[in-house]
Amino acid sequence: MRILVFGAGSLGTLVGGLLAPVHDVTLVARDPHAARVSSAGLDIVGAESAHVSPAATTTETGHDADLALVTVKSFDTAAAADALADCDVGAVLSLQNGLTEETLASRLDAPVLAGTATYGARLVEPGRIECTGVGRIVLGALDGGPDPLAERVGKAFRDAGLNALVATDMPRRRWEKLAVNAGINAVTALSRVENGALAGDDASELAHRAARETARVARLERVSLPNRVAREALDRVVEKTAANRSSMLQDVAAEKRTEVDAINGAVVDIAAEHGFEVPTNRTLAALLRAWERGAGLR
Ligand SMILES: NC(=O)c1ccc[n+]([C@@H]2O[C@H](COP(=O)([O-])OP(=O)(O)OC[C@H]3O[C@@H](n4cnc5c(N)ncnc54)[C@H](O)[C@@H]3O)[C@@H](O)[C@H]2O)c1
Ligand SMILES: CC(C)(CO)[C@@H](O)C(=O)[O-]
Repeated sequence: MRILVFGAGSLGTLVGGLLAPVHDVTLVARDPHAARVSSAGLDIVGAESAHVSPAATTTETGHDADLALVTVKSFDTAAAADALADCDVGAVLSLQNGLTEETLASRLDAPVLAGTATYGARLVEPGRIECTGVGRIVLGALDGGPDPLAERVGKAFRDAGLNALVATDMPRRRWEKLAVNAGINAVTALSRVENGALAGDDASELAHRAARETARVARLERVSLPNRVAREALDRVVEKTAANRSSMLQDVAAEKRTEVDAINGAVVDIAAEHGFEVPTNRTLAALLRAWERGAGLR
């Protein structure tokens, strides 16, 4: 399969690198990373290890591919979609956090698949990617149901040894993940604590409230996600990732823009379309955006 990875930073470089031995992979990245991969190949270290040689370029438009993986941060999704609109791609799959698929689908003719990724990746230096945890990629039709295209992509991933599952209930999975991220990411980023600190105190109640509000908005969107299921999903992730610093806490610590708009901000926006108020998500989003503005990031 010809696979274009649009936005090869941490996650995109890892997934593209793991696919490269079996597929024709092109990383769309920024220099010096793109130049280093082009000239000397890519070292994958950590929980996976390999030396691979995908193509790498800073050119964003004019590519032909069977599949485009979108792995830019959520706030770069619209720009990525505009560049992909000038490529000839058979399908698009987002592996991003937050609700980004709608942005892609509204700007692209190619079919857009939904995906989630729990692999951990860290760009150590140009041309060197660390796999910090072997997770799983789950993908499927954006609106749910069986999808032959998703099956082909899932098989292509598994052929390269990736842990990939094709699911027919992506709407529920996306909203459950959104509920987990709305609770854990925002609260840990604002209080500067590891995920495990959310077990059983005031902060955990705040995270639960954000997750329950998200589940309520999911139901307004006709996605079946009971409050209890969202809260239990959040508790499970807190327990399993107790020692982790969430991606949003890492962004705040590094003074980088966060993905709040596609997480808590998306919950607020979609709730408003239904005339519904989500005060906890609204407060969390306002605080994070205020921090970003203060840090000159938006
Ligand atoms: N890193 C992880 O372990 C991980 C795990 C699961 C999900 N995610 C999600 O995956 C997404 C990407 O995360 P990440 O950690 O890889 O972020 P990242 O910042 O490391 O990578 C994004 C890359 O996209 C590049 N980019 C943006 N616009 C571009 C353009 N027009 N042309 C070329 N390159 C462009 C940036 O330069 C950057 O290198 C996020 O939504 C994140 O939440 C990450
Ligand atoms: C699951 C998660 C909250 C674990 O830290 C992760 O999605 C993150 O950090 O964004």
